[in-house]
Amino acid sequence: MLPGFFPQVGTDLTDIVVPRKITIRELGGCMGPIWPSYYGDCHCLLFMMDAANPTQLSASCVQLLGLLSAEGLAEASVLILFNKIDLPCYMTIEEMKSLIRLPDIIACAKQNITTAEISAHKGTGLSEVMHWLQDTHRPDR
Ligand SMILES: Nc1nc2c(ncn2[C@@H]2O[C@H](COP(=O)(O)OP(=O)(O)OP(=O)(O)O)[C@@H](O)[C@H]2O)c(=O)[nH]1
Repeated sequence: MLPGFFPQVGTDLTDIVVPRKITIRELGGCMGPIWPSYYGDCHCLLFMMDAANPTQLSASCVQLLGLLSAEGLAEASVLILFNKIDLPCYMTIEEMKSLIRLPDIIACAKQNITTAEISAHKGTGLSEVMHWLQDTHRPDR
């Protein structure tokens, strides 16, 4: 969703106005070990999964379960984004959701979890994400 399409190796901060100002911090998957340092400031969590690469599914699922069970994120609202839907894939998103038992994960999680299918490349689903942020982001809770 951020400008430029390079692998994420650092952390980027981006402000958006929807209409309230929201600061989005992007953390790459390889930075998993230091994600907990940022839980304190996190009101909403957007978790990006690669819908074009099912070989990453199990690793992403383990990371997602770690986030959902973290004490510091118990109050966060969560949006799981299946990204790269513009690319062909040998599995459907429904199959991927079923493979990681996403309905059970959502049912058991403390957090309120929503899912969306997007393409950061084409902008598909962007308005849905913006609406979710606008409706969900409550910095004053
Ligand atoms: N076709 C397509 N390519 C995308 C899309 N989003 C990202 N990419 C491309 O995927 C490549 C790697 O991006 P990501 O998969 O986000 O990789 P990354 O940022 O290293 O992943 P993390 O570090 O885990 O966040 C880049 O070349 C992007 O251009 C998309 O929606 N569609």
